[in-house]
Amino acid sequence: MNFVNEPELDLTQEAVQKHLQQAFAQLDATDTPDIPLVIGGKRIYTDETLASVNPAQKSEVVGNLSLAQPAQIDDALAAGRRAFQEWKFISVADRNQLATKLVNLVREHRYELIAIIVEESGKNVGEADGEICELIDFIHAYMIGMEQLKDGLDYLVPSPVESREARYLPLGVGAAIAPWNFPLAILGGMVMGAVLAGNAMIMKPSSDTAVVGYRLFELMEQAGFPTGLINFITGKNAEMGDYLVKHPKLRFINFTGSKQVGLHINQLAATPQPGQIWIKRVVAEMGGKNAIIVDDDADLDQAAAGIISSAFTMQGQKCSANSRLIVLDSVYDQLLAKVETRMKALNHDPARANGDVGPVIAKRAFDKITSYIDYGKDNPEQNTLLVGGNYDDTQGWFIEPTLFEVTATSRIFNEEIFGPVLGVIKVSSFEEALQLANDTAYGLTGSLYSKNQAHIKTVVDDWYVGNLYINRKTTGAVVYQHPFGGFNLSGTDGKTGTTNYVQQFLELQSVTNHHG
Ligand SMILES: NC(=O)c1ccc[n+]([C@@H]2O[C@H](COP(=O)([O-])OP(=O)(O)OC[C@H]3O[C@@H](n4cnc5c(N)ncnc54)[C@H](O)[C@@H]3O)[C@@H](O)[C@H]2O)c1
Ligand SMILES: N[C@@H](CCC=O)C(=O)O
Repeated sequence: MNFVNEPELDLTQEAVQKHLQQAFAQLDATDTPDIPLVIGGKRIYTDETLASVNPAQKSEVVGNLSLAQPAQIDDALAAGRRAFQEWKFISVADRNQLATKLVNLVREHRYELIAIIVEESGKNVGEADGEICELIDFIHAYMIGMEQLKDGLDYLVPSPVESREARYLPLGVGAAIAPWNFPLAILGGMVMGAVLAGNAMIMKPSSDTAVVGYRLFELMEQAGFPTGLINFITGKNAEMGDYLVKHPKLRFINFTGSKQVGLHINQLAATPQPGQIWIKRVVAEMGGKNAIIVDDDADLDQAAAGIISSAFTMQGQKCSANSRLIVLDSVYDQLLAKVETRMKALNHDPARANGDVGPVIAKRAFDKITSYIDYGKDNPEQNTLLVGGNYDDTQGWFIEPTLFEVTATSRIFNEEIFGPVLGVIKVSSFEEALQLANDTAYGLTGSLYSKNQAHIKTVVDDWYVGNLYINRKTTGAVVYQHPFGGFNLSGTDGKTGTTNYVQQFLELQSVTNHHG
């Protein structure tokens, strides 16, 4: 199979706009759905529910989610185990055939999925469409990955007296615990990477975006993945999440989310529970505190455009977002003038009109992000407000794109805020810039704007991040172009969209048959 990136929609086309309008109108006309748990193919609606709301219009409920209890986690793992006993023997070709059906269903339901993503996550139409492409690309990449891995190792030394084989086996039943910010692509990629490798999965979306997660689950069912192979679960983190993570029958966890939750899960998973006969494998892709360095010979217009896109697209709610800007003093004023002009030009159209500035995901995020803005305003010795700083949660959770000039000790410069707040710092040498960029426990993305070949070589050699970019924004990795994943406390570097990614959900068995 050859890999080709899924093309994005041309949003300027009248026909595309019409399809989008129809999809939004249809969504508006639909009753608020009750979202069940799906365990072994059985739909379970719980009495107690949790509302998923539209962050741009917080009074609007997008769906009511069911809340799993421990007994239902037990059942989901048992259903997964049963399905796994058969699925592990299904050929890669047959698994990939179902994946192809899923890809076609995602294409068929593209506009509907975009509308739900926009409504539930607050991202704009272009970003939502990007998720459709990324999900399809992930699925194709993992299909290819399994084609490459299915015959095992091909470099064992042959022997006249033994036949030797080293082959990949799936692990068992895993859980995909996904973040809200790529509710289709990341959730779907996390589930499909493991399922195509031959595992069964508990599919746990974020409660903020479980309606689109459920729609994707329905498409997986429709594609024909066997009953019980993928079980759909929503619930409260503390009650249900910890129980799931600690469960002795859970073989592995595929987590994407914050550092705090990822480390908590890693810690819980590390202790074997009574009846557990394996070391739980944890794949954890976590947060970032990503820097852009602007050198003294950089193309400043190119840099300003890249900074705005990296820091403020999706309200800065990408793990890859630029939140630390490090600028050489000789171009500092000039660059800042360009950044400020572009920030002020960002339009606040409602999300449906594909505007630049939308809401942040939830009250929890609004409170956290605005607490950093307040901290910045209240601590002038470390922070000077340059642009923005206003916020309003009357209708939805809206925060103005905000720029602070900061010192290296400012919390704005050091902690993941995960919102539209950028800290900028002036430095007097390139060496100081790189030293500051590396001075973090994270290691996800980084970007240098420069024409200086020696400086470019230095960052390639010495900037310790999973995704290093030169003269390009820090966000928007594309499958098969920019394998994505972080170093240090940004994660276990399970580069998404690669064969390496799939391999994390496999173990290698050596089989030797001595016939001499
Ligand atoms: N590195 C990456 O590829 C990547 C991609 C997207 C997002 N992120 C990071 O994710 C974060 C934003 O997403 P978020 O707010 O959804 O993250 P989060 O950590 O709050 O939640 C992630 C998932 O973990 C679940 N969870 C929370 N507590 C749990 C527990 N005790 N047990 C089991 N599950 C639990 C949540 O319900 C959710 O499904 C940011 O830090 C961002 O940088 C990283
Ligand atoms: N892979 C995405 C980020 C995913 C996390 O939020 C990017 O490259 O911007």
